[in-house]
Amino acid sequence: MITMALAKGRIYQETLPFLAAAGIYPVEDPEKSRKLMIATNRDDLRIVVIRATDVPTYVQYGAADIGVCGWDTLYEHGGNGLFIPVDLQIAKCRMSVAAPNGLDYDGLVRRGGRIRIATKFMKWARDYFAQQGVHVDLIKLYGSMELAPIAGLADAIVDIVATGATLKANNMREVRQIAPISSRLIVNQISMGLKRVELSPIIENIRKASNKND
Ligand SMILES: Nc1ncnc2c1ncn2[C@@H]1O[C@H](COP(=O)(O)OP(=O)(O)OP(=O)(O)O)[C@@H](O)[C@H]1O
Ligand SMILES: O=P(O)(O)OC[C@H]1O[C@H](OP(=O)(O)OP(=O)(O)O)[C@H](O)[C@@H]1O
Repeated sequence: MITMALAKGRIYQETLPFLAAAGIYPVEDPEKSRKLMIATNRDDLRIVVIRATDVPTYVQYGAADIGVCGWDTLYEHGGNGLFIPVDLQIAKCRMSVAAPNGLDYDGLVRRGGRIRIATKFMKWARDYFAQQGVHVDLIKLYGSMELAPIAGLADAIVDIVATGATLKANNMREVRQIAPISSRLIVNQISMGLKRVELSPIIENIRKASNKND
């Protein structure tokens, strides 16, 4: 049996064409069903539907053999025990530093004082500011990062930006782009050895479908 970990929402819909390319069709729509484990047209392949941030954890520990998750989530997780064979080029966005329109972010950086950053991406923020030599105090949040500067909790945020609409609606702007983000196919390294015969064709068909989109 092969178990695939997928998250509801953005990534799920964009992943379906890649599953179809590998001959995999879920029998139910997880957006409509309350079921957390979904069968597919293949007796030997099932899908577990979990939070986006839990996908790398399920695959790392082998509770799922294969999964799809954003590079933002994957980098934050650390990638232990994971093989990352394909960039699907879906759910594209970027990791950025954003600040209120009224804040002189460049001046703040130049003066070398400590900057208060709110984020749910602690590793991204820690690594980025360390590499830039910028002193920061990080404040961990679990959502609505854009509220933190408005409410006076932080000077700036590290978060995902796609269209920029959320920043604009909250009188903020992108002041630095940290990295482009897209979703990746991830595979448990031990499964890759033990279930190579079953997993290889799935990975190769998904890889071919992603090359066609280039
Ligand atoms: N606005 C966006 N536009 C495009 N892709 C995005 C956007 N926001 C997030 N993503 C990508 O889609 C992935 C899943 O996002 P989604 O909103 O479904 O989950 P999440 O809310 O970040 O995770 P969780 O539900 O575990 O908190 C993210 O990891 C990221 O790679
Ligand atoms: O640039 P935009 O197109 O406006 O997209 C950016 C927004 O998308 C993400 O939030 P999401 O909608 O996933 O909400 P969540 O973080 O609460 O899950 C992110 O945290 C931003 O708030």
